[in-house]
Amino acid sequence: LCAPPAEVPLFYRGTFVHSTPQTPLLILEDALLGVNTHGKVFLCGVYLNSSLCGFLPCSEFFMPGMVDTHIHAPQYSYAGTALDLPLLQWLNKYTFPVEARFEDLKFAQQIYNQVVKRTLRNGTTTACYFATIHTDASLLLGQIANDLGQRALVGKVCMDRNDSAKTYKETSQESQEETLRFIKELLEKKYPRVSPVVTPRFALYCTEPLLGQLGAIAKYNNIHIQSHIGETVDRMNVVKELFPDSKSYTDVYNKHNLLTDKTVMAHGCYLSDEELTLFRQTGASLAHCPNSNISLCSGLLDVRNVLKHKVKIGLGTDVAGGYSASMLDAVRRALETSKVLTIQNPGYKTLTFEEVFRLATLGGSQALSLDKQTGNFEVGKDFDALRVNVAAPGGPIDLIKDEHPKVGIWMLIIQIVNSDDRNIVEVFVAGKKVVPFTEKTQE
Ligand SMILES: Nc1nc2[nH]cnc2c(=O)[nH]1
Ligand SMILES: [Zn+2]
Repeated sequence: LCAPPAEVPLFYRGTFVHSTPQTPLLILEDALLGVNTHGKVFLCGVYLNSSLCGFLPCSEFFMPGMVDTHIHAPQYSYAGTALDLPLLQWLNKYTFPVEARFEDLKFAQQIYNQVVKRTLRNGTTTACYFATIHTDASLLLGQIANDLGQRALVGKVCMDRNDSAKTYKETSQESQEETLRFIKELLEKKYPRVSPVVTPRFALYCTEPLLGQLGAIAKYNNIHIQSHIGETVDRMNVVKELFPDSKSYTDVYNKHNLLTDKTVMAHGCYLSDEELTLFRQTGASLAHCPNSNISLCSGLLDVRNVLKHKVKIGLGTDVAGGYSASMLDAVRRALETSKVLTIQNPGYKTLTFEEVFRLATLGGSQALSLDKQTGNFEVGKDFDALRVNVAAPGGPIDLIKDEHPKVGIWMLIIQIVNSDDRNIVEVFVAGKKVVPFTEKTQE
Protein backbone atom coordinates (compact mmCIF):
# COMPACT_ATOMS: atom_id res chain seq x y z
CA LEU A 1 0.00 0.00 0.00
CA CYS A 2 2.95 2.34 0.40
CA ALA A 3 4.74 3.94 -2.49
CA PRO A 4 6.83 1.50 -4.55
CA PRO A 5 10.61 1.62 -4.17
CA ALA A 6 12.33 4.11 -6.41
CA GLU A 7 13.38 2.72 -9.78
CA VAL A 8 16.49 4.83 -9.84
CA PRO A 9 18.85 5.84 -7.05
CA LEU A 10 17.69 8.98 -5.28
CA PHE A 11 19.80 11.80 -3.89
CA TYR A 12 18.83 14.06 -1.04
CA ARG A 13 20.68 17.26 -0.40
CA GLY A 14 20.51 19.26 2.81
CA THR A 15 21.50 19.11 6.44
CA PHE A 16 21.66 15.63 7.99
CA VAL A 17 21.86 15.01 11.72
CA HIS A 18 22.57 11.61 13.19
CA SER A 19 24.48 9.72 15.87
CA THR A 20 27.36 7.30 15.73
CA PRO A 21 28.72 5.10 18.51
CA GLN A 22 31.52 7.66 18.93
CA THR A 23 29.57 10.90 18.56
CA PRO A 24 26.10 11.47 19.99
CA LEU A 25 25.19 14.15 17.44
CA LEU A 26 26.88 14.68 14.10
CA ILE A 27 25.68 17.57 11.97
CA LEU A 28 26.42 17.30 8.25
CA GLU A 29 25.57 20.65 6.78
CA ASP A 30 25.02 20.84 3.06
CA ALA A 31 25.62 17.16 2.51
CA LEU A 32 24.42 14.69 -0.04
CA LEU A 33 22.81 11.36 0.77
CA GLY A 34 22.21 8.69 -1.84
CA VAL A 35 19.57 5.97 -1.53
CA ASN A 36 19.77 2.97 -3.87
CA THR A 37 16.85 1.14 -5.42
CA HIS A 38 16.73 -1.22 -2.42
CA GLY A 39 16.14 1.72 -0.08
CA LYS A 40 19.65 1.60 1.37
CA VAL A 41 22.01 4.49 1.97
CA PHE A 42 24.96 4.16 -0.43
CA LEU A 43 26.50 7.55 0.10
CA CYS A 44 26.32 10.04 2.92
CA GLY A 45 28.14 13.15 3.92
CA VAL A 46 29.79 14.20 0.70
CA TYR A 47 30.22 17.86 1.31
CA LEU A 48 29.36 20.18 -1.48
CA ASN A 49 31.01 23.51 -1.83
CA SER A 50 28.15 25.65 -0.66
CA SER A 51 29.37 28.84 -2.22
CA LEU A 52 29.67 27.17 -5.62
CA CYS A 53 26.44 25.27 -5.45
CA GLY A 54 24.38 27.98 -3.87
CA PHE A 55 23.21 26.00 -0.84
CA LEU A 56 20.77 28.05 1.14
CA PRO A 57 20.57 27.10 4.80
CA CYS A 58 16.89 26.75 5.62
CA SER A 59 14.67 25.58 8.42
CA GLU A 60 14.81 21.91 7.41
CA PHE A 61 17.01 18.94 8.14
CA PHE A 62 16.93 15.16 7.95
CA MET A 63 17.31 12.96 11.01
CA PRO A 64 17.05 9.18 11.41
CA GLY A 65 13.61 7.75 12.08
CA MET A 66 13.02 7.16 15.78
CA VAL A 67 12.83 3.73 17.41
CA ASP A 68 10.13 3.10 20.01
CA THR A 69 11.56 0.16 21.94
CA HIS A 70 8.42 -0.46 24.02
CA ILE A 71 4.79 0.31 23.21
CA HIS A 72 1.52 -1.54 23.92
CA ALA A 73 -0.52 -1.16 20.73
CA PRO A 74 -3.94 -2.05 22.28
CA GLN A 75 -3.42 0.41 25.10
CA TYR A 76 -3.45 3.31 22.62
CA SER A 77 -7.24 3.11 23.00
CA TYR A 78 -7.07 4.41 26.57
CA ALA A 79 -3.95 6.57 26.63
CA GLY A 80 -4.11 9.13 29.44
CA THR A 81 -5.67 6.89 32.06
CA ALA A 82 -2.46 6.10 33.92
CA LEU A 83 -2.28 9.39 35.76
CA ASP A 84 -4.23 8.63 38.90
CA LEU A 85 -3.46 5.03 39.84
CA PRO A 86 -0.37 3.01 40.66
CA LEU A 87 0.63 0.27 38.25
CA LEU A 88 -1.17 -2.82 39.55
CA GLN A 89 -4.46 -1.02 40.15
CA TRP A 90 -4.23 0.61 36.75
CA LEU A 91 -3.61 -2.74 35.06
CA ASN A 92 -6.64 -4.23 36.78
CA LYS A 93 -8.96 -1.31 36.17
CA TYR A 94 -8.09 -0.47 32.56
CA THR A 95 -5.58 -2.75 30.94
CA PHE A 96 -7.01 -6.21 31.37
CA PRO A 97 -10.65 -5.33 30.59
CA VAL A 98 -9.69 -3.38 27.45
CA GLU A 99 -7.06 -5.83 26.21
CA ALA A 100 -9.69 -8.58 26.52
CA ARG A 101 -11.73 -6.76 23.85
CA PHE A 102 -9.08 -7.42 21.21
CA GLU A 103 -10.55 -10.83 20.59
CA ASP A 104 -12.87 -8.76 18.40
CA LEU A 105 -10.91 -8.30 15.19
CA LYS A 106 -12.98 -5.33 14.10
CA PHE A 107 -12.06 -3.43 17.24
CA ALA A 108 -8.43 -4.54 16.87
CA GLN A 109 -8.35 -3.38 13.24
CA GLN A 110 -9.57 0.08 14.21
CA ILE A 111 -7.19 0.64 17.12
CA TYR A 112 -4.14 -0.94 15.46
CA ASN A 113 -4.65 1.13 12.35
CA GLN A 114 -4.81 4.25 14.49
CA VAL A 115 -1.75 3.48 16.59
CA VAL A 116 0.48 2.58 13.64
CA LYS A 117 -0.56 5.73 11.81
CA ARG A 118 -0.19 7.94 14.86
CA THR A 119 3.29 6.65 15.66
CA LEU A 120 4.42 6.90 12.02
CA ARG A 121 3.22 10.50 11.83
CA ASN A 122 5.21 11.20 14.97
CA GLY A 123 8.38 9.82 13.43
CA THR A 124 8.48 6.28 14.81
CA THR A 125 9.91 4.32 11.90
CA THR A 126 10.55 1.26 14.08
CA ALA A 127 8.26 0.08 16.89
CA CYS A 128 8.52 -2.86 19.27
CA TYR A 129 4.90 -3.69 20.07
CA PHE A 130 3.16 -5.67 22.75
CA ALA A 131 -0.20 -6.78 21.34
CA THR A 132 -2.61 -8.89 23.46
CA ILE A 133 -3.01 -12.62 24.20
CA HIS A 134 -5.03 -13.00 20.97
CA THR A 135 -3.05 -14.56 18.14
CA ASP A 136 -5.23 -13.43 15.23
CA ALA A 137 -5.38 -9.83 16.41
CA SER A 138 -1.61 -9.86 16.93
CA LEU A 139 -1.16 -11.13 13.37
CA LEU A 140 -3.42 -8.30 12.23
CA LEU A 141 -1.14 -5.78 13.95
CA GLY A 142 1.79 -7.23 11.99
CA GLN A 143 -0.19 -6.91 8.75
CA ILE A 144 -1.16 -3.31 9.44
CA ALA A 145 2.43 -2.31 10.28
CA ASN A 146 3.57 -3.96 7.05
CA ASP A 147 0.85 -2.34 4.95
CA LEU A 148 1.54 1.12 6.33
CA GLY A 149 5.29 0.63 5.95
CA GLN A 150 6.47 0.65 9.57
CA ARG A 151 9.36 -1.53 10.69
CA ALA A 152 8.03 -3.51 13.64
CA LEU A 153 8.58 -6.25 16.14
CA VAL A 154 5.21 -7.63 17.21
CA GLY A 155 4.53 -9.80 20.23
CA LYS A 156 1.52 -11.93 21.11
CA VAL A 157 1.36 -11.47 24.88
CA CYS A 158 1.75 -14.55 27.10
CA MET A 159 0.24 -14.70 30.60
CA ASP A 160 -0.92 -17.94 32.17
CA ARG A 161 -1.12 -16.51 35.71
CA ASN A 162 -3.45 -13.59 36.30
CA ASP A 163 -5.73 -13.98 39.28
CA SER A 164 -7.03 -10.45 39.01
CA ALA A 165 -8.72 -11.01 35.65
CA LYS A 166 -10.74 -14.15 35.12
CA THR A 167 -11.42 -13.47 31.47
CA TYR A 168 -8.01 -12.27 30.44
CA LYS A 169 -5.59 -15.11 30.81
CA GLU A 170 -4.72 -18.31 29.01
CA THR A 171 -3.64 -21.78 30.06
CA SER A 172 0.06 -22.61 29.82
CA GLN A 173 -0.68 -24.93 26.93
CA GLU A 174 -2.66 -22.29 25.03
CA SER A 175 0.04 -19.75 25.62
CA GLN A 176 2.75 -22.02 24.28
CA GLU A 177 0.77 -23.36 21.30
CA GLU A 178 -0.54 -19.97 20.29
CA THR A 179 2.94 -18.44 20.52
CA LEU A 180 4.18 -21.11 18.14
CA ARG A 181 1.26 -20.51 15.78
CA PHE A 182 1.83 -16.76 15.94
CA ILE A 183 5.51 -17.06 15.08
CA LYS A 184 4.88 -19.55 12.29
CA GLU A 185 2.07 -17.58 10.66
CA LEU A 186 3.83 -14.23 10.93
CA LEU A 187 7.05 -15.61 9.47
CA GLU A 188 5.08 -17.24 6.63
CA LYS A 189 3.82 -13.82 5.58
CA LYS A 190 7.41 -12.92 4.72
CA TYR A 191 6.89 -9.28 5.57
CA PRO A 192 10.26 -7.67 4.89
CA ARG A 193 10.37 -5.52 8.03
CA VAL A 194 7.93 -7.07 10.50
CA SER A 195 9.10 -9.86 12.83
CA PRO A 196 7.66 -11.76 15.78
CA VAL A 197 8.90 -11.29 19.33
CA VAL A 198 8.38 -13.76 22.19
CA THR A 199 6.47 -11.81 24.84
CA PRO A 200 6.02 -13.09 28.40
CA ARG A 201 4.07 -10.19 29.91
CA PHE A 202 6.33 -10.31 32.93
CA ALA A 203 7.52 -12.76 35.55
CA LEU A 204 4.54 -12.27 37.88
CA TYR A 205 1.99 -13.15 35.21
CA CYS A 206 3.76 -16.27 33.93
CA THR A 207 4.37 -19.61 35.60
CA GLU A 208 7.91 -20.95 35.62
CA PRO A 209 7.14 -23.77 33.16
CA LEU A 210 5.77 -21.22 30.69
CA LEU A 211 8.83 -18.97 31.10
CA GLY A 212 11.01 -21.98 30.36
CA GLN A 213 8.99 -22.91 27.26
CA LEU A 214 9.10 -19.37 25.94
CA GLY A 215 12.87 -19.21 26.44
CA ALA A 216 13.21 -22.44 24.48
CA ILE A 217 10.93 -21.22 21.67
CA ALA A 218 12.92 -17.99 21.30
CA LYS A 219 16.19 -19.89 21.27
CA TYR A 220 15.06 -22.50 18.77
CA ASN A 221 13.69 -19.87 16.37
CA ASN A 222 16.43 -17.32 17.11
CA ILE A 223 13.91 -14.55 17.62
CA HIS A 224 13.50 -11.49 19.80
CA ILE A 225 12.20 -11.48 23.37
CA GLN A 226 10.52 -8.66 25.29
CA SER A 227 9.10 -8.27 28.77
CA HIS A 228 9.04 -5.95 31.80
CA ILE A 229 11.57 -5.79 34.62
CA GLY A 230 12.28 -3.74 37.73
CA GLU A 231 9.42 -1.31 37.14
CA THR A 232 8.27 -0.61 40.71
CA VAL A 233 9.53 -1.31 44.22
CA ASP A 234 6.35 -3.28 44.97
CA ARG A 235 6.90 -5.64 42.12
CA MET A 236 10.55 -6.21 42.97
CA ASN A 237 9.34 -7.46 46.36
CA VAL A 238 6.61 -9.71 44.97
CA VAL A 239 9.04 -11.30 42.51
CA LYS A 240 11.40 -12.03 45.41
CA GLU A 241 8.56 -13.81 47.27
CA LEU A 242 7.39 -15.73 44.21
CA PHE A 243 10.82 -16.87 43.05
CA PRO A 244 12.72 -17.48 46.31
CA ASP A 245 15.33 -19.61 44.55
CA SER A 246 16.39 -16.86 42.20
CA LYS A 247 19.14 -14.44 43.14
CA SER A 248 17.37 -11.49 41.57
CA TYR A 249 14.58 -10.44 39.23
CA THR A 250 17.06 -10.52 36.36
CA ASP A 251 18.12 -13.99 37.41
CA VAL A 252 14.51 -15.22 37.02
CA TYR A 253 14.58 -14.35 33.33
CA ASN A 254 18.14 -15.49 32.85
CA LYS A 255 17.43 -18.91 34.34
CA HIS A 256 14.77 -19.43 31.70
CA ASN A 257 16.96 -18.39 28.77
CA LEU A 258 15.04 -15.17 28.35
CA LEU A 259 18.08 -12.87 28.45
CA THR A 260 19.81 -12.89 25.07
CA ASP A 261 21.27 -10.29 22.74
CA LYS A 262 17.80 -10.10 21.18
CA THR A 263 16.04 -9.33 24.47
CA VAL A 264 14.62 -5.94 25.36
CA MET A 265 13.24 -5.40 28.86
CA ALA A 266 11.13 -2.37 29.69
CA HIS A 267 11.96 -0.07 32.62
CA GLY A 268 14.71 -1.52 34.84
CA CYS A 269 14.41 1.33 37.35
CA TYR A 270 15.38 -0.84 40.30
CA LEU A 271 18.07 -3.12 38.95
CA SER A 272 21.23 -3.61 41.01
CA ASP A 273 24.69 -3.15 39.53
CA GLU A 274 25.00 -6.92 39.59
CA GLU A 275 21.85 -7.26 37.51
CA LEU A 276 23.07 -4.66 35.02
CA THR A 277 26.27 -6.65 34.71
CA LEU A 278 24.17 -9.69 33.79
CA PHE A 279 22.42 -7.60 31.13
CA ARG A 280 25.82 -6.64 29.75
CA GLN A 281 27.08 -10.21 29.74
CA THR A 282 24.02 -11.60 27.98
CA GLY A 283 23.68 -8.67 25.54
CA ALA A 284 20.14 -7.91 26.73
CA SER A 285 18.95 -4.31 26.61
CA LEU A 286 16.67 -1.86 28.40
CA ALA A 287 13.78 0.26 27.12
CA HIS A 288 13.71 3.48 29.13
CA CYS A 289 10.09 4.66 29.34
CA PRO A 290 10.21 7.95 31.24
CA ASN A 291 6.66 9.13 30.63
CA SER A 292 5.27 5.88 32.02
CA ASN A 293 7.67 5.82 34.96
CA ILE A 294 6.62 9.34 35.96
CA SER A 295 2.89 9.01 35.20
CA LEU A 296 2.54 5.83 37.26
CA CYS A 297 4.97 7.17 39.90
CA SER A 298 7.03 4.02 39.32
CA GLY A 299 10.53 5.42 39.52
CA LEU A 300 13.37 7.30 37.84
CA LEU A 301 15.78 5.26 35.77
CA ASP A 302 19.43 6.21 36.22
CA VAL A 303 20.36 6.05 32.53
CA ARG A 304 23.90 7.24 33.27
CA ASN A 305 24.48 4.14 35.39
CA VAL A 306 23.04 1.90 32.67
CA LEU A 307 25.41 3.47 30.14
CA LYS A 308 28.31 3.09 32.58
CA HIS A 309 27.58 -0.64 32.64
CA LYS A 310 27.63 -0.64 28.83
CA VAL A 311 24.11 -2.03 28.64
CA LYS A 312 22.30 -1.25 25.38
CA ILE A 313 19.45 1.18 25.95
CA GLY A 314 16.77 2.97 23.91
CA LEU A 315 13.63 4.96 24.62
CA GLY A 316 10.05 3.73 24.77
CA THR A 317 6.69 5.43 25.05
CA ASP A 318 5.13 2.51 26.96
CA VAL A 319 1.67 3.63 25.89
CA ALA A 320 -0.58 3.67 27.89
CA GLY A 321 1.53 3.70 31.06
CA GLY A 322 2.94 6.67 29.19
CA TYR A 323 0.20 8.94 27.91
CA SER A 324 1.96 9.99 24.70
CA ALA A 325 2.63 7.84 21.64
CA SER A 326 5.21 10.35 20.45
CA MET A 327 8.91 9.60 20.67
CA LEU A 328 9.54 13.35 20.75
CA ASP A 329 7.70 13.29 24.07
CA ALA A 330 9.94 10.43 25.20
CA VAL A 331 12.96 12.60 24.38
CA ARG A 332 11.61 15.43 26.55
CA ARG A 333 10.72 13.11 29.45
CA ALA A 334 14.12 11.39 29.33
CA LEU A 335 15.80 14.77 29.63
CA GLU A 336 13.50 15.74 32.49
CA THR A 337 14.06 12.50 34.37
CA SER A 338 17.80 13.03 34.15
CA LYS A 339 17.41 16.60 35.38
CA VAL A 340 15.30 15.45 38.34
CA LEU A 341 18.14 13.08 39.27
CA THR A 342 20.49 16.05 39.12
CA ILE A 343 18.20 18.11 41.33
CA GLN A 344 18.22 15.28 43.84
CA ASN A 345 21.97 14.92 43.57
CA PRO A 346 23.81 17.96 42.20
CA GLY A 347 26.88 15.82 41.46
CA TYR A 348 24.89 13.71 38.98
CA LYS A 349 25.99 13.99 35.37
CA THR A 350 22.81 15.00 33.55
CA LEU A 351 22.17 13.45 30.15
CA THR A 352 22.73 15.95 27.36
CA PHE A 353 20.29 16.62 24.54
CA GLU A 354 22.76 14.94 22.18
CA GLU A 355 22.86 11.78 24.27
CA VAL A 356 19.09 11.58 24.44
CA PHE A 357 18.85 12.14 20.68
CA ARG A 358 21.13 9.12 20.29
CA LEU A 359 18.96 7.07 22.65
CA ALA A 360 15.89 7.82 20.52
CA THR A 361 17.58 6.75 17.28
CA LEU A 362 20.79 4.71 17.24
CA GLY A 363 20.39 3.56 20.87
CA GLY A 364 16.94 2.18 20.15
CA SER A 365 18.17 0.30 17.09
CA GLN A 366 20.98 -1.22 19.15
CA ALA A 367 18.58 -2.13 21.95
CA LEU A 368 16.48 -4.05 19.42
CA SER A 369 19.55 -5.52 17.71
CA LEU A 370 18.39 -3.84 14.52
CA ASP A 371 21.38 -1.52 14.23
CA LYS A 372 22.61 -3.24 11.09
CA GLN A 373 19.39 -2.11 9.42
CA THR A 374 18.50 1.24 10.98
CA GLY A 375 19.37 3.90 13.58
CA ASN A 376 21.57 6.30 11.61
CA PHE A 377 22.66 7.22 8.08
CA GLU A 378 25.64 4.92 7.91
CA VAL A 379 26.24 3.55 4.42
CA GLY A 380 24.60 0.12 4.00
CA LYS A 381 21.68 0.78 6.36
CA ASP A 382 18.11 1.32 5.25
CA PHE A 383 17.11 4.92 4.70
CA ASP A 384 14.77 5.33 7.69
CA ALA A 385 14.49 9.07 7.99
CA LEU A 386 12.46 12.09 8.96
CA ARG A 387 12.42 15.36 7.10
CA VAL A 388 11.97 17.92 9.84
CA ASN A 389 10.87 21.46 9.15
CA VAL A 390 11.35 23.47 12.30
CA ALA A 391 9.34 26.35 10.89
CA ALA A 392 6.51 24.25 9.44
CA PRO A 393 3.51 26.48 8.75
CA GLY A 394 0.98 26.15 11.55
CA GLY A 395 3.56 24.36 13.70
CA PRO A 396 4.54 25.10 17.29
CA ILE A 397 7.82 26.96 16.65
CA ASP A 398 8.66 30.54 15.67
CA LEU A 399 12.15 30.45 14.32
CA ILE A 400 14.44 33.31 15.29
CA LYS A 401 17.09 33.92 12.66
CA ASP A 402 20.64 34.20 13.88
CA GLU A 403 23.42 35.66 11.78
CA HIS A 404 26.09 33.38 13.24
CA PRO A 405 25.99 30.23 11.10
CA LYS A 406 27.16 27.79 13.81
CA VAL A 407 24.68 29.12 16.36
CA GLY A 408 22.10 29.11 13.58
CA ILE A 409 22.31 25.41 12.83
CA TRP A 410 22.51 24.52 16.52
CA MET A 411 19.40 26.57 17.25
CA LEU A 412 17.66 24.69 14.48
CA ILE A 413 18.55 21.18 15.65
CA ILE A 414 17.83 21.80 19.34
CA GLN A 415 14.27 22.76 18.35
CA ILE A 416 13.61 19.02 18.20
CA VAL A 417 12.62 19.38 21.86
CA ASN A 418 9.89 21.84 20.87
CA SER A 419 8.72 19.88 17.85
CA ASP A 420 5.67 17.74 17.26
CA ASP A 421 4.19 15.86 14.33
CA ARG A 422 3.52 19.10 12.46
CA ASN A 423 7.27 19.50 12.12
CA ILE A 424 7.77 15.97 10.77
CA VAL A 425 6.85 16.69 7.19
CA GLU A 426 7.99 13.43 5.61
CA VAL A 427 8.80 9.98 6.98
CA PHE A 428 10.77 7.34 5.07
CA VAL A 429 11.22 3.66 5.88
CA ALA A 430 13.74 1.72 3.79
CA GLY A 431 13.67 4.52 1.25
CA LYS A 432 9.89 4.55 0.83
CA LYS A 433 7.93 7.63 1.78
CA VAL A 434 5.33 6.42 4.29
CA VAL A 435 4.16 9.84 5.56
CA PRO A 436 2.25 11.77 4.27
CA PHE A 437 -0.07 8.84 3.74
CA THR A 438 -1.12 8.01 0.22
CA GLU A 439 -4.73 7.86 -0.89
CA LYS A 440 -4.72 4.15 -0.11
CA THR A 441 -3.17 4.43 3.36
CA GLN A 442 -5.40 7.40 4.22
CA GLU A 443 -8.53 5.21 4.42
N1 LIG B 1 3.65 -0.26 32.40
C1 LIG B 1 3.23 -1.53 32.27
N2 LIG B 1 3.79 -2.46 33.03
C2 LIG B 1 3.36 -3.72 32.88
N3 LIG B 1 3.76 -4.85 33.50
C3 LIG B 1 3.01 -5.85 32.98
N4 LIG B 1 2.14 -5.39 32.09
C4 LIG B 1 2.35 -4.08 32.00
C5 LIG B 1 1.75 -3.06 31.21
O1 LIG B 1 0.85 -3.30 30.39
N5 LIG B 1 2.22 -1.79 31.40
ZN1 LIG C 1 4.98 -1.88 29.15
